[in-house]
Amino acid sequence: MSDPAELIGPLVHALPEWLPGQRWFGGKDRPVSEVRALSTTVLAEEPLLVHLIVEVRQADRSAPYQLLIASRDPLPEYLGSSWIGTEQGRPCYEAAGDADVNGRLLDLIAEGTRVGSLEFEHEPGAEVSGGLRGRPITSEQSNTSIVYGNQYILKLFRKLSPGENPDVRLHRALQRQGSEHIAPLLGSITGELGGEPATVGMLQRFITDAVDGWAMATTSVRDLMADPELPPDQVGGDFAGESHRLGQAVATVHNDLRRALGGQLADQDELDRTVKTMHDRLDSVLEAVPQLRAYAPVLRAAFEKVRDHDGPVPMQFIHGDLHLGQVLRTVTGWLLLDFEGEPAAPVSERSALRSPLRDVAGMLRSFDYAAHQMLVGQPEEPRLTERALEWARRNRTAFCEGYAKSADDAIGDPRAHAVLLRALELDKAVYEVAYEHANRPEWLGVPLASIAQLTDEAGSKPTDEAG
Ligand SMILES: Nc1ncnc2c1ncn2[C@@H]1O[C@H](COP(=O)(O)OP(=O)(O)O)[C@@H](O)[C@H]1O
Ligand SMILES: O=P(O)(O)O[C@H]1O[C@H](CO)[C@@H](O[C@H]2O[C@H](CO)[C@@H](O)[C@H](O)[C@H]2O)[C@H](O)[C@H]1O
Repeated sequence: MSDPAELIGPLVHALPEWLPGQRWFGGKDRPVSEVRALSTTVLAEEPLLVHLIVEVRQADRSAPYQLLIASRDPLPEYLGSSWIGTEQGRPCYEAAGDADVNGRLLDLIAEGTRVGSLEFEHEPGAEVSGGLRGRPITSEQSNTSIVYGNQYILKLFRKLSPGENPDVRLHRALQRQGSEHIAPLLGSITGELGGEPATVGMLQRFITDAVDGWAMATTSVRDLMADPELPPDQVGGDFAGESHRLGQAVATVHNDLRRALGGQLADQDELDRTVKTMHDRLDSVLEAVPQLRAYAPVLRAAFEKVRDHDGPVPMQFIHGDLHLGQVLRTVTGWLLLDFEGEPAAPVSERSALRSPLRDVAGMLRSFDYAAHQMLVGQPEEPRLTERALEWARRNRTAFCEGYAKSADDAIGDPRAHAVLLRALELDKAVYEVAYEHANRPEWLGVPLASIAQLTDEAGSKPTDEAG
């Protein structure tokens, strides 16, 4: 067997070059200056499997990341893209995608055991059996999820933060409330960061035969656009009934989170802080995306109005990054996934009490996205554009009606908070401009088109802030 210490030391030096090529690596905007190992835990000896937490330094910031390293000779061809370096004549690679070794993580959770500083646990009463090989899900994500025998899904959080991850925390709370709108939480893996426990993995029941909301919604928009003469409620793929049920599911999750973890009303300081955060985000996005400048004054005016919000604003734990790609339609109803919040937001923000209207705004933005992205790359055709926008309006309304039907009195109908909801939607669209600029530049026009439309609805003419 190779000596793990001799192997990991030199391998860590190869990471500054390797990390930026990984989809889940959140720091692709600047070079990695240094990587150092924070903890090394041997999980298996032959083939060698090592759990590694590293600190990644980049210019003015540093963040801990989690890796699973294995060493095998020869390295099977399908794992070639995971190769990091060859040490002591043996290829070393990121092993989350290796079905021959990743079953070890599930086995350890099933056993409920500690290895070094890693605690593998199953939730009280949860039945977890090991002995399964894992396949990573192929979609492009901020973390790495491994599916075991269509029974379990294990998410390995890549960028780590001290403490309990909000995804685990909120799933636990919802499970205690008997929520029907989450995939059951079955276990977790906890490591250590700076002497504090830190969640590194979360195990859930894998839901088979489910379709994500984005796939369903975009199919429905396509159907409506393909049949321009029929009224929307007569088009085969009409989604409004689903949007209504989805609104009900989101409101029920908010009710449950408030019951489980409490909430409070925002005071004036809190509203002022919210407005400041919106301006700060806009400032930083304006630097990167000059096309946004023309809308800055109208955006700022919409943010400022939040200070004068009339009536109480309830605050509580929320999902934080809700969109159609984060919801699954199962045979029985809608499930919400991934309660981690926006991947780029600091943990302090992701773990704070916030208005549930943020989630509503996120979902409303997503209906808009589904409609607008269908127009990307299409020839300008007013009839098609109107049809896509009609789809968005219809489904946004259905979602709000569903939400209002199931929300308890603390929030009620989201449309009753029009000023705050609009500001939150615009703030989310500004976030999306930054997200698309950094990740999918060909989609930048989608949130920009929404900002143009939302600011136009206010009857204000865009003018360049800079002149
Ligand atoms: N319990 C589950 N059952 C079935 N599929 C799931 C489940 N949890 C997640 N997924 C799938 O995995 C994808 C990634 O999960 P997510 O929690 O959003 O990860 P990330 O934090 O990396 O964005 C989801 O979009 C969904 O398609
Ligand atoms: O799913 P993540 O938590 O990684 O969220 C990030 O990526 C999303 C894209 O995958 C991005 O969502 C944006 O695009 C979606 C369509 O692909 C759309 O449904 C959302 O409304 C839109 O915001 C999300 O913003 C980002 O945080």
